[in-house]
Amino acid sequence: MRVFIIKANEAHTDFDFSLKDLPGTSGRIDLICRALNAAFHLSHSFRKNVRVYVTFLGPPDPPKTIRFEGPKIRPKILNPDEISIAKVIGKALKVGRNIRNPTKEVEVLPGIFISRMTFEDVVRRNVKMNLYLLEEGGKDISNLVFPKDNLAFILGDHLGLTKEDLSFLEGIAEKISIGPKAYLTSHVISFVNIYLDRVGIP
Ligand SMILES: C[S@@+](CC[C@H](N)C(=O)[O-])C[C@H]1O[C@@H](n2cnc3c(N)ncnc32)[C@H](O)[C@@H]1O
Repeated sequence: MRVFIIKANEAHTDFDFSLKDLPGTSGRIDLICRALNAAFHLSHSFRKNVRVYVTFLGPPDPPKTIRFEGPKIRPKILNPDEISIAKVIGKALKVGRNIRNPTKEVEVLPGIFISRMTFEDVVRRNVKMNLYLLEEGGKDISNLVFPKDNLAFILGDHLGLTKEDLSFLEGIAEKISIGPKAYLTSHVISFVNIYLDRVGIP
């Protein structure tokens, strides 16, 4: 299984945004939609071996985490376009309004779960995976020998990760880099997916 863990620093935690202006009204949920597209979509097919966690930390009611479980998602529900992905996120956030227990996860649609997990909760839940922190300046991905399974990659959004996040992840996740520049979250996910395909990791 390939896992992507994304921290969305400002992404709204309720469906209070406009689908007509995602970048301007949602705390950059447009970026999250593109990241999900990159994580799951192939030309005319869907990556069933991928799981994505996105932790939403914007207003009005943080935190919320949505887990997208590739093996269970019906590809028709998670279309490649941003607006239909944003609608799925909105639906999940609406269900999340009623969750009080921080450890409870509710299945909104097949393979799509919402909870009140924090970013740290998500990382702790994945400590048994081989955890990698995608960061500019990390070890070059092409110099790594990846294990054959259970890979989890942590990424930031347009704001990146904070100093506190980085110190929390020290010793938990190996810092790796895909290249010498700061790339978009969705591009980094595409690169990692294609790189793992090329080196034969399922
Ligand atoms: C747009 S970048 C964040 C830029 C942000 N202003 C910063 O300085 O961290 C989004 C995310 O993509 C990942 N990323 C960007 N460039 C990368 C690189 N060269 N190697 C690995 N990951 C990268 C990181 O996880 C980063 O948090």
